[in-house]
Amino acid sequence: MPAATGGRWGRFWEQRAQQLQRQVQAKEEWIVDLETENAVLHLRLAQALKQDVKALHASFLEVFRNFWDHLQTGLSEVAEGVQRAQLQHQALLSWRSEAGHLERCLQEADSRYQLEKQRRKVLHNRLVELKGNIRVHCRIRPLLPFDEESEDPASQNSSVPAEVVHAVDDETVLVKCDRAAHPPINNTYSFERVYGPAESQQAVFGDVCPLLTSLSDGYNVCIMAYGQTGCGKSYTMLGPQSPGEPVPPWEPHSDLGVLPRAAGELFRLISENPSRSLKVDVSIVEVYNNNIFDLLAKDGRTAASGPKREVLTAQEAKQEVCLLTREPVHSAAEFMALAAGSLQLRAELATSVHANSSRSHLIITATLTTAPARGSPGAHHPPAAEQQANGPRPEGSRRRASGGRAWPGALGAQRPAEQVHAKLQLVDLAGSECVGVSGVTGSALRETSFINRSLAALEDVLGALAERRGHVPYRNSKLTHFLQDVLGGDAKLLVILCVSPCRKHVAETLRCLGFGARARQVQRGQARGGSPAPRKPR
Ligand SMILES: Nc1ncnc2c1ncn2[C@@H]1O[C@H](COP(=O)(O)OP(=O)(O)OP(=O)(O)O)[C@@H](O)[C@H]1O
Repeated sequence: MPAATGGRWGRFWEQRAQQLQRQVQAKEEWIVDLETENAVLHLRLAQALKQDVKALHASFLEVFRNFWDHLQTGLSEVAEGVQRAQLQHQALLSWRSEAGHLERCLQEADSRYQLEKQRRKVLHNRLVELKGNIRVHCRIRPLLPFDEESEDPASQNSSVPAEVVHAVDDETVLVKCDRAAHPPINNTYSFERVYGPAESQQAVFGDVCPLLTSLSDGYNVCIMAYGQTGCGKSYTMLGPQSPGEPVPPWEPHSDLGVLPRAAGELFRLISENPSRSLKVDVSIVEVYNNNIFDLLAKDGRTAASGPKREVLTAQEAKQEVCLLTREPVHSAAEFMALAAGSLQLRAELATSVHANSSRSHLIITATLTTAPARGSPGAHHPPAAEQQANGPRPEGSRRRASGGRAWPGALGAQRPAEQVHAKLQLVDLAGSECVGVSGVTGSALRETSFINRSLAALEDVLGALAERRGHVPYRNSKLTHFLQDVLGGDAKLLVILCVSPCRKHVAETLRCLGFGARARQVQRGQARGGSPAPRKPR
């Protein structure tokens, strides 16, 4: 409103309006400033945000790139791995098929090898038979607790192997041993068959059994266990025997020795051929201190020994122990009962090598005869008085518990002469013994001396036979004299060498293997048997 018209109030309101206008103007200017400032701030904020996003984006890109690179590397590694695995799988498949092929080739080669070996064995056996060679098998017994107990402290060094005798294969034995102050031993020996420590009684008998078949064809057969004391001869021939056990355990079990198995086989063979009506008589003797004792004639109720027997010269310079008790048996069980009774009477002694050392050579003979001709003359058996005149056996050994059976009708009985078809002899020799090791004294030392001398005589006989000397010293010992028919005659003879694997016994083992090697050189001409011509009564 114009001031002229308003007076004082007009001027007031005019001034007031101007004042307010100025204020409004100032506020508007502030607003403009603030808007400008805000715009600047917006701009700055936008710039700052833009920079952050850029940095974020850049770092994200960086991380992503790294991840991508790793992913690519990983993927290519996986691809390579898969490729390698595929190649390996293919190689594996081809190796597998190659291995299968080689396995089949090996099986074929092995069966060809076994076949050739079998053929070779048959041919070798034929050759052995033609030449009359002695068959020699070797059995290495396992290391047993008493070997360690008796091991001398000097050699108880754990770095020195305790076993020094090894079966390289089923025909070769290796003795390998280093001894202080002695040249090292590295000897191999070949035999018809070698059994390692893990081989069973069944395996041993598996090779004996074919020989027994020859009995049906009229061949005489002898199986003899040879070796040092405690090396497993009685185990092999008779089976395991517990000390103090009154009767050896003949009941069927996997550890049965050659004797019970052979008895079973003998009667099986006889039953297979009933038309021949073969009968079996058994005699059992021990050669103790160079005397022959008839174990079937012994009075079981006393500790006295059985009657002594002599080896007599019969016609054709054949040697035969006459006057032996021959007990007829009709089954393997009867045979074993007879053997069990006699075995209780065999001399034995505890030595520091072996708790049940046999002190005598045991010879069990089963004679197969055909039915006696009617009206044939009786065979001579010793009268009881003659047996008693021989007197008791020398002192020295502890006898196994008495209780052996007296066999009714065994002595002095008149038996009709029969025709001998074949003879089976099972010989469990006493063990050679190194006196220093076995620690025996007194009468036991005398026994040892007799045992060692008789085994030396056996070695001399085989040496003479191998060299075909004119004179064979059978008579140097009752053992060789008794076995003359078997050693130099027409029997099929199998010697089973029994050896300990221990380094402590290596000297005896070498002696035993040397004996076997010499025995193999003996050629006695073809064994007789299977002949339609009847044999002369023995
Ligand atoms: N192959 C084997 N497996 C297990 N034990 C065995 C074996 N050979 C022998 N033995 C054990 O070794 C010990 C001695 O064996 P064994 O009685 O047969 O000897 P030995 O040669 O007959 O001795 P000795 O000539 O002194 O009578 C026995 O306890 C026997 O059971």
